[in-house]
Amino acid sequence: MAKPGKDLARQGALRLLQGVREGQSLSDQSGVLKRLLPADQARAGRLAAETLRHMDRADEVLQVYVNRKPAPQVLDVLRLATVELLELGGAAHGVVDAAVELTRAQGKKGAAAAGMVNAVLRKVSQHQGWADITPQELPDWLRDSISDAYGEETTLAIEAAHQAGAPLDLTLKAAGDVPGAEPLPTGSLRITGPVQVSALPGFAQGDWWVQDAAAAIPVRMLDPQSGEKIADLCAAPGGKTLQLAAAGAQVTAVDISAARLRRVAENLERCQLSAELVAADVLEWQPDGRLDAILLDAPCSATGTIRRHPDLPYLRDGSGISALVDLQARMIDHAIALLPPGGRLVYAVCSLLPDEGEAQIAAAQARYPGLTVETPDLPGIDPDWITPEGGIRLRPDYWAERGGMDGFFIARLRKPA
Ligand SMILES: C[S@@+](CC[C@H](N)C(=O)[O-])C[C@H]1O[C@@H](n2cnc3c(N)ncnc32)[C@H](O)[C@@H]1O
Repeated sequence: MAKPGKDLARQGALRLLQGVREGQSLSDQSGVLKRLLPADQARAGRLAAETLRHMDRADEVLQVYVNRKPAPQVLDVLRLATVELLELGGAAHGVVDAAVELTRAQGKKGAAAAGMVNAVLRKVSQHQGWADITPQELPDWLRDSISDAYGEETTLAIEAAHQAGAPLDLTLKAAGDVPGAEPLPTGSLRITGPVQVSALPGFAQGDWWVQDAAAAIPVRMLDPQSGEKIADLCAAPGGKTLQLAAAGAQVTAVDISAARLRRVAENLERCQLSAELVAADVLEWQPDGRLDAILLDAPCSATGTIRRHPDLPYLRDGSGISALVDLQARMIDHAIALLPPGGRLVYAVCSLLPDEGEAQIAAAQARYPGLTVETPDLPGIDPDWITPEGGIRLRPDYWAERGGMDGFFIARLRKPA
């Protein structure tokens, strides 16, 4: 295993940025960092994520000092170093020297560009006005839809929340606390600042799991009772499965990806909880017996998770959304068919797009007369978050002073008795 060191982390970050340029998500690239020590892996991931969060702002500064557009790998070095210097408070000497070395390491093109990188970054380190550059905009395909749905002012607030990144939220298996964590009004815990998750107290004992505060709300809305038979449809990696199992429900967790289900199994084992795991297409899955309730956390654009996944705007172009909307509607139909009369269904998507949320519920009610939406009465839910349909709309700009939350739409539906 490699020795710890800033440059191993920076090299890792550059490889991640290159991967994103080539169309791979940060989370799909964990193999790229596997030779690094955990602390360097974490730092590489943080550097790459911060660079993506501030990429347009870094480019705005760099275009003042760079005459000719550099090769993509050299531009990555310049962007990373600019974000380190101006956003992360890196010491000029160390950041510039490291960037020059990283440039030189890139073969002939790198060697030729090292002088330019040195000169440009020395100027960047003196740059004034970074704080005045507005947060980077969402790509047009997404910005237009978000602006239509929420207005320009909210869109700017969402962009600011994306730039701010996300703290670490935990869901507890049972009542308790984690030293250094702040309790949130909805029941989750929050830790601000960089942490190594596996080193936190209670990790090995499985006292909690990592789950954004917004992502913990769908199960709270389902209100699982001990002994109830509940299907968790689209379950992996299993944050909601763990919540259902911790409530004492008999859970069947269904996901199309056997690989992702292995993560559910690992999480269940660490937390000493159990659930039946089924690798299947939800649309073809049939339960063995009567279900009491269903949680459907449908595949979606994931546009509510950009705080945590700043690579998403660079990887998508909006072209798959109508297919997702169609799949979500078919999953809702199937879930309703599986429920007994009077059974409840919580539908959730980590999306900011009303077509995947509010509009799905309106359409389901039009298809199933008598299907009701039950408005939640849960601690910490601001009445402003409740939509005219009776669901909950969560946005990254909510709880801004606390560090935000992921964007979600959640609705609890009741099949007529
Ligand atoms: C939003 S994620 C679920 C997150 C999960 N509920 C949790 O809380 O950790 C969506 C999941 O849907 C799964 N999926 C996508 N299409 C599916 C299908 N047709 N049948 C079953 N699972 C599917 C994906 O593999 C992915 O794991």
